Amino acid sequence: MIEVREKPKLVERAFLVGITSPEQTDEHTELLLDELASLVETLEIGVNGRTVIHLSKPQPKLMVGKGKAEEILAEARALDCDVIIFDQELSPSQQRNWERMAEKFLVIDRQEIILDIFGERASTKEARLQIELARMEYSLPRLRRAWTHLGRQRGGVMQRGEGETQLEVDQRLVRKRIQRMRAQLEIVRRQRETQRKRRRSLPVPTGAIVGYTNAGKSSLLNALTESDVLAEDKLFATLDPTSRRLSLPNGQNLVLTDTVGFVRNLPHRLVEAFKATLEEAVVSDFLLHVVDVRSAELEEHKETTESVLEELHALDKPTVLVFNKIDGEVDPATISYWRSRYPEAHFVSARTGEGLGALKERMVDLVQQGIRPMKLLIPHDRYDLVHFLHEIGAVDKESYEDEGVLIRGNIPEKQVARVTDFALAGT
Ligand SMILES: Nc1nc2c(ncn2[C@@H]2O[C@H](COP(=O)(O)OP(=O)(O)OP(=O)(O)O)[C@@H](O)[C@H]2O)c(=O)[nH]1
Ligand SMILES: [Mg+2]
Repeated sequence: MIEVREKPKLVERAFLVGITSPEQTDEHTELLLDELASLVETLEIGVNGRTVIHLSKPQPKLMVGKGKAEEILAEARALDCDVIIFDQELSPSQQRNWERMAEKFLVIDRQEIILDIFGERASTKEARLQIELARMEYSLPRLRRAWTHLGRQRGGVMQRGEGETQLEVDQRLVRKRIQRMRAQLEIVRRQRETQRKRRRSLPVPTGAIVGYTNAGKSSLLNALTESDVLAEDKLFATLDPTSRRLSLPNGQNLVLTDTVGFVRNLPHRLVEAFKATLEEAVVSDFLLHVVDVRSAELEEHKETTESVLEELHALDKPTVLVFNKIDGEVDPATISYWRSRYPEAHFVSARTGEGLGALKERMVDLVQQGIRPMKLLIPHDRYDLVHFLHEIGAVDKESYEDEGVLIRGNIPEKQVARVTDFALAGT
């Protein structure tokens, strides 16, 4: 086991540092800092102060010049902070230099915040393993300490001990542990693969709701299916996929899955963890890509989401762009701007239900793509198939004959193979 030399230290008050390079505007950096602040607050760490530094070139030692670094430190001290968080990624040596200089302060970056949130939210075994592995790999070159759990209230991760604290770690032990976790992960992955194969034969068509964090994915799932998946004004409220059944207006059933939100500058090692939790999106028949119409950075959020989807090879699916949160004080000009830019998109409010009817109709079309009209005679000893056809909403008409059940209906292309033996000529 890894030796823990210091008690875990919790942090409560943060000082944020954003860096503006010559090709960026201050406004943009401020927006990034707003997002960092939301991420930090998600961990229930308060933000006491923030600053934007203009930098023509990152400095190797401390990212910023020595004089600037001292100013930052003085300001953070004056504001009674106990952690300094850079929006930019700090190299392990920059981080060490900072912590040497700042003594009592913890100095970290956005990556560490995101890893921490993920660690807290993951609930499946695989997601937990993935994230722990990502943390270990992150800590390894950072020698001085392994994981510091940041959140103040949720002791869960910390109490499990095993070095998830601020400490000096024996690198060799960490490496061993990483190896062990990789092996464990491989086992879990194989199990999931088996489960997925089983699920693939699931008769019901599936759709996945994807999008930037806080766009309203869980709210949309709730509104569409009248369920109560956790929706919160927090980033990454959802980390593991949740599925709900939805009946479409034409009577057909569908399984809709909510997924983890995306965020920009996602640490690359977390894209791996995403792959596990996003499997549902990858195997679904279509995607609903949700964006928050009120976001000042809608286009950027959309691109971030698309680039992660691309990495997951899930970009080529039928996708409906859904602008959410059109209720309330949103400027009509904004909406008409997006309408003309994305004429195919849907405009909805998960809160008021506006636009959801049309969205469901669109899903009917999506599901109907590749649906074939058929006439079948199912023998009486195959009521399982009759049941199945009802289940997927494929039955238009049925009658009981001596030889079996006569069914007229529309069968999704990918299910046709299951019933072709019973197809009657002339259909
Ligand atoms: N006004 C308004 N607010 C909404 C609407 N839909 C969602 N929200 C709010 O937006 C916030 C985020 O909603 P969620 O459904 O948790 O968003 P999410 O995309 O699932 O977020 P993550 O799981 O964190 O990625 C919550 O505070 C919701 O109440 C809407 O149609 N209108
Ligand atoms: Mg959610």
